[in-house]
Amino acid sequence: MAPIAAADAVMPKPEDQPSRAYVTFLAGTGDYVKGVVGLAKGMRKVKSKYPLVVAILPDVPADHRKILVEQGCVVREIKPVYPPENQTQFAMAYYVINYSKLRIWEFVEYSKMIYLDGDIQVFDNIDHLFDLPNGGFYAVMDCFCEKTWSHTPQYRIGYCQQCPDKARWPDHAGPKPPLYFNAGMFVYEPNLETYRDLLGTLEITPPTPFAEQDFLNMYFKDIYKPIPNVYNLVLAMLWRHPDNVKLDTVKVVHYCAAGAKPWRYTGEEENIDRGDIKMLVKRWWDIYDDESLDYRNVAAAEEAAKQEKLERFLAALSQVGVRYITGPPAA
Ligand SMILES: O=c1ccn([C@@H]2O[C@H](COP(=O)(O)OP(=O)(O)O[C@H]3O[C@H](CO)[C@H](O)[C@H](O)[C@H]3O)[C@@H](O)[C@H]2O)c(=O)[nH]1
Ligand SMILES: O[C@H]1[C@H](O)[C@@H](O)[C@H](O)[C@@H](O)[C@H]1O
Ligand SMILES: [Mn+2]
Repeated sequence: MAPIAAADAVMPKPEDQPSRAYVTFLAGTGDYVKGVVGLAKGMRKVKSKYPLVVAILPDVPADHRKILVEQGCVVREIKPVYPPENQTQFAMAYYVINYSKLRIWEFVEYSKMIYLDGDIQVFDNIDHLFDLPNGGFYAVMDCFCEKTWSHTPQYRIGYCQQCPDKARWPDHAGPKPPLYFNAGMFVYEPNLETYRDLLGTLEITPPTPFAEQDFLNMYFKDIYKPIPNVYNLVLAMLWRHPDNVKLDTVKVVHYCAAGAKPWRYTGEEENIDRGDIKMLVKRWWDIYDDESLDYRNVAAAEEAAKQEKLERFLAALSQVGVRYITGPPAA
């Protein structure tokens, strides 16, 4: 067989390449669009190789959609998902819309995706997480110490999985709960069978305070694999479990504590006026305000670099060509 054909045989064809993308979620007419813009720019800063898909609810206004497209995002409208009727008190009333996140299992044109909340920023490239073995659900373990958890036995007992030996799980409280992840960031595989089963299971599952986060924890408990907290630093970890945090190695920050959203930051809420939070909020703004990270500017710079490379190549080619023409003819 000719060598060229052998090479062809080992090269994966483009249609065999696993397709990968990041995905975030956007709902409403409010200011979360700023979070998504910040995230899109952060992904460019760390030179992520994969696109950012934004799953949007129908209520996202046209001007916000335009901003996202101009920032190079792939905008995909999804239908809302509602939980069954119930009297549940959500930890935050707006968490009810987050059930709609379940639609991202339908994005089967991608074989693997990394979900990131709109209030997340990436400070380092995390593309390598796509290489985690298939079949797992990967996410970072949550912390149970904030007041948002006050409805739980964990909170009442003072038990947190971040320091399980500090207040041990008492025998009388029944079996220790399984590891619980924060659903602001996870690595998963879109799949239509899973998607249909998720929606079917939701119909017979009463809503609970952390909405789809509780639901996903229940649904994926057998395949959940914790990953280090550098991939989703829940801000409360800074004051609840400082020993578990190495801030200088953190790759992904989740501005999820009350009052922590950088685009709404006033510094008034408890714990939020800390120096480390101020520094992280400033780092978010530095990215958001950096015009060189706007898609149009990055795309123009890439085009100019490509053009320059082509010109250098043509110049080199013409030099080789000159030598070839002036050399002895080939035998
Ligand atoms: O008006 C809104 C509210 C939320 N969102 C989207 O929904 C995500 C989740 O909301 P928050 O980030 O405000 O929520 P938290 O981080 O406090 O909540 C955590 O618990 C939630 C329980 O529903 C979800 O699981 C969420 O992903 C998880 O990080 C946002 O990032 C954003 O992407 C909007 O687009 N518009
Ligand atoms: O998803 C929630 C949310 O991010 C809260 O702000 C935090 O206190 C919780 O630990 C977490 O489970
Ligand atoms: Mn969040």
